[in-house]
Amino acid sequence: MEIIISDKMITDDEFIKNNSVPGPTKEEIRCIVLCKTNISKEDKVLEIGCGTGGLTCEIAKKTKNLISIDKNPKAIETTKMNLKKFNLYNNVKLIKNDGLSIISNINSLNKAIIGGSGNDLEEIIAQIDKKIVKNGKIIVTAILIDTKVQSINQLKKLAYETEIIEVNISKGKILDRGIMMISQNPIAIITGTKK
Ligand SMILES: C[S@@+](CC[C@H](N)C(=O)[O-])C[C@H]1O[C@@H](n2cnc3c(N)ncnc32)[C@H](O)[C@@H]1O
Repeated sequence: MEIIISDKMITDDEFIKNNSVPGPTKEEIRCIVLCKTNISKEDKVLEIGCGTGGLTCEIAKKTKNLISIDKNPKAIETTKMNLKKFNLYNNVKLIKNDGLSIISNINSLNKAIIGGSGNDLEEIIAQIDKKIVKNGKIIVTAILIDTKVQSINQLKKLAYETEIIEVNISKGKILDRGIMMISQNPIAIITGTKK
């Protein structure tokens, strides 16, 4: 059966998951990341830390020039399965490696999304900066306070125009006697635009 690529967000439940890989970035957060990243079909995009492929699949609907990396082989396997499920596999170059070791092989980039970086965040941002074109963007999704602070400081140091938002989503669970709002983990989205 042919799957038609549409602008409709993929729901969290639709992704194939693996217990050894963090789950997909939640639907509403993916939506905001896409909005902030503003990807066009000509954009060359790098994603570091593809995990389950939640963001990878959404970005792959917008551009065929996407390189997605993860150091966890299970993450690459899971992302590959999801890309195939949604008929997007041909739009992505998937690489199993540490983010930092890949950046020097890339020519130029319009957008980079960092969803995982371990202890290398500052260096990853510094290396990506060498490849990003003027008005290009570096987006970091962060749960740890430390990641938020490090991203902002590094982007400021590199003279990027920088924005941080924090999103707290609660989803309603419909019960027989009413609706219970269940909160998800807050997540920050840091956007740096190269001047
Ligand atoms: C929270 S998950 C990302 C989820 C993803 N955005 C999604 O929607 O499925 C973070 C991922 O970053 C990867 N990661 C962490 N540090 C990394 C690094 N230095 N290089 C490559 N991948 C890394 C982890 O293995 C993990 O799979």
